[in-house]
Amino acid sequence: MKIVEARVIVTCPGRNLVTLKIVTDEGLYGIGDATLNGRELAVVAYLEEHVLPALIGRDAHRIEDIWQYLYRGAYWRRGPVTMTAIAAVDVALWDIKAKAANMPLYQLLGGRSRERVMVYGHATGKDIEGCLDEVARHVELGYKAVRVQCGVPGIATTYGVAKRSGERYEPADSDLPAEHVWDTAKYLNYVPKLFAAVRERFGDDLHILHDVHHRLTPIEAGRLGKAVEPYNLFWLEDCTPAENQQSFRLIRQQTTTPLAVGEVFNSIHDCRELIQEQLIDYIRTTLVHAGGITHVRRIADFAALFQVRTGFHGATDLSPVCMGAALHFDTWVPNFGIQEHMPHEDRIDEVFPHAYRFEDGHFTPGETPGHGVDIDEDLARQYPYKRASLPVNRLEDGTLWHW
Ligand SMILES: O=C(O)[C@@H](O)[C@@H](O)[C@H](O)[C@H](O)CO
Ligand SMILES: [Mg+2]
Repeated sequence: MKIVEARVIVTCPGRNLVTLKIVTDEGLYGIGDATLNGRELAVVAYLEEHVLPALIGRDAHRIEDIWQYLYRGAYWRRGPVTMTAIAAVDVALWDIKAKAANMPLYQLLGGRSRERVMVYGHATGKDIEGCLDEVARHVELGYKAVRVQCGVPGIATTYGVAKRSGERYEPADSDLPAEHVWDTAKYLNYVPKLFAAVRERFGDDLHILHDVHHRLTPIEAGRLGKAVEPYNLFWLEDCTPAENQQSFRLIRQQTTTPLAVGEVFNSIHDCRELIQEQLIDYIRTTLVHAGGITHVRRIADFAALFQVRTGFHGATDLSPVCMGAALHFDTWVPNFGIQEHMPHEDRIDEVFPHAYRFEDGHFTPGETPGHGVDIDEDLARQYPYKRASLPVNRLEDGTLWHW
């Protein structure tokens, strides 16, 4: 089955999303997500100039060989742009293979390991009270796990908290990066009270998650982990930047709060020590940014040896194509932990018709052959690309900080 055409579709139905479509001589096609938030056109150029011309005429069934060709062949290994481009090709080819086999993708991966996939939703509020109302709304919607984030008194804007209550937050919210101000001391004094309030109102059964968004030093992360132990978090995410994997040793010595890391990783080498030394509990690296199913499967299998479970990134900048493929992966992977879920806007769901369904705090991927997500290209064309950037964070004295 030969690849006869491969093209990139950029659309902005509320936010930029990049999709790769690969067409074969048998009429089957597959699609992959190629969205790298805030850097979308870099991946488009990489695909169009360097990858797609080399795919034409290749056997669409040779997924592994094509992966190795793109990874080793580039000479310049790893990196988010390269690995997002490879992921788009890889997921599109798995989609084709599963369609050719007339099977939902999870069957091809090894079959079902669970009946349904638990997801966590996002509750955010300007303060603790506002956040509690949002947790209540999520519990009513059926969520069994909720990520809780609130604004901090004295800090004007906090990334990850919606501008208006009841709305979702948009990661890339302005043309050029918006500037936020950060104060670690205020955050560390306030945020443990949020978890105490959630436990008090919602009891022990609800899974509570929290994203620190890389803002703490390792010892501050240890302090926070220790402080929140009584509230039994499902996980504390990205508590410090993870380029230096060894820094997690220090955090681990201080706390038993489970740790999740990895949404910015793109390779198994980014998390090898974290996993091998059991410095984390959940690995968040997902299909679109880490070389697709072929590579993330290696990460998950490696993680399984050390009792590290998956907890894939699933913000709105990961398109429904990534979500669909991830849900098949989650249905199969033996060491599944949880899946992030931020609902897309209706306009996005219309551009990407999909088979996956939410019910009672869980998703099922559907039984459609392939990954079950398609793209309406005519509709996609109605929403042209619009530059959008992620914010930056500064300390009160102006020092550029992690966000
Ligand atoms: O855990 C998460 O979902 C966040 O960290 C995301 O909002 C992340 O910042 C964005 O996806 C970045 O594009
Ligand atoms: Mg995060």
